[in-house]
Amino acid sequence: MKSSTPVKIAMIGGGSWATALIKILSEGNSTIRWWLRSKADAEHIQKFHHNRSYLSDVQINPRKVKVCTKIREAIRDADFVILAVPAAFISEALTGLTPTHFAGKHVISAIKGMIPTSNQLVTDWMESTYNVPKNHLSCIAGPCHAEEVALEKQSYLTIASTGDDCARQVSDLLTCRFVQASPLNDLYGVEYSAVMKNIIALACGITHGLGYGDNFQAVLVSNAMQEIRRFVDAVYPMERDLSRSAYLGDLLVTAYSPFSRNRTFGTLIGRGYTIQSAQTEMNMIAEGYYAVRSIYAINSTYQVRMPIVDAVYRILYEGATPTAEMAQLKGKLV
Ligand SMILES: NC(=O)C1=CN([C@@H]2O[C@H](COP(=O)(O)OP(=O)(O)OC[C@H]3O[C@@H](n4cnc5c(N)ncnc54)[C@H](OP(=O)(O)O)[C@@H]3O)[C@@H](O)[C@H]2O)C=CC1
Ligand SMILES: O=C(CO)COP(=O)(O)O
Repeated sequence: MKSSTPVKIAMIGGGSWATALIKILSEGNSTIRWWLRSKADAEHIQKFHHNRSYLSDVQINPRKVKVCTKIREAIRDADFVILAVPAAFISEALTGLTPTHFAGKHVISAIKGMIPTSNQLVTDWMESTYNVPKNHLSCIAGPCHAEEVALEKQSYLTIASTGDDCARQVSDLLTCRFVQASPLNDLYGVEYSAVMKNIIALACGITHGLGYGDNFQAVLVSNAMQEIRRFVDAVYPMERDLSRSAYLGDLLVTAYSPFSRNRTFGTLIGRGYTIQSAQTEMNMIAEGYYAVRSIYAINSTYQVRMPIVDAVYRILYEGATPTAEMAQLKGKLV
């Protein structure tokens, strides 16, 4: 049974996913301090009760949600801190905070990216930088686009942690009329898989932009699943069922959905946009762009065979042409 005392939550981030999570949490018995870096966006939300920059149709309930631009103020009284800033910018967002500020709090990563300066998963980085203990860390995963949450389309989330208690509490917070959240005890496997699927979605976008069809993409995604399996099994071996929605489901939605930032970014690259022009064209962040560099670097230790990740890396960081890389990749898929 859910508690009648409101749970105090700090939401860190002002993008689409933070906005969608605010909508989900506002369905339940939570009070939320919402931190945004943009003062103008925060003021707009306070005045007009919607985020003008992302998912602007979502109504923000002012009785449950208070916005602020001071990070200390946002997390001060929170029981749960949800991180929803792209991984490349989370360190900047938390500037001024120390381990003391996180003492006793649960930290939930809603981020599907890697810390680029240390090639760490976000929960690993929170543990090593802010001393958040493992049993207070979890991540939000699963096939779930913010845009569909805004439309209240039935969605599913998986809350992964190393211990059952933490994941169960967070699942309760995020289950509502149109979202069902379930716990899972594979924090690192789920986090790595969520990062990898963004890179694969980039590859799908690139091939789509080049004119490859659905037949090719189906083979690409099937091979990608094997690539993800080899990598997570090498980096964090444990018994896991990769056909669950936290892994396969998230790969499928990101690889195929027109809402996907990563697929969209890849499509622009496949069509011949430069990286800079593709980034300018999109108002949103494709995590796979940053993550592929980290995964490529980590794999220099593990030496797992990952032809799709390697191809995306060479296109984005070594100036290889999409046409030549995908022509080579063709021969490596089965
Ligand atoms: N969108 C989705 O459906 C889902 C997203 N996620 C994950 O959520 C995380 C957040 O992504 P999402 O909400 O989609 O992001 P969006 O692409 O919607 O928005 C970008 C966010 O990044 C911020 N940002 C951009 N540049 C900088 C910068 N230089 N420094 C600091 N902040 C910056 C923006 O702030 P500003 O507006 O001030 O520029 C904005 O908050 C990602 O890890 C993503 O993988 C996970 C599941 C679903
Ligand atoms: O993780 C997501 C859906 O589950 C969002 O993926 P994109 O960032 O590619 O839109």
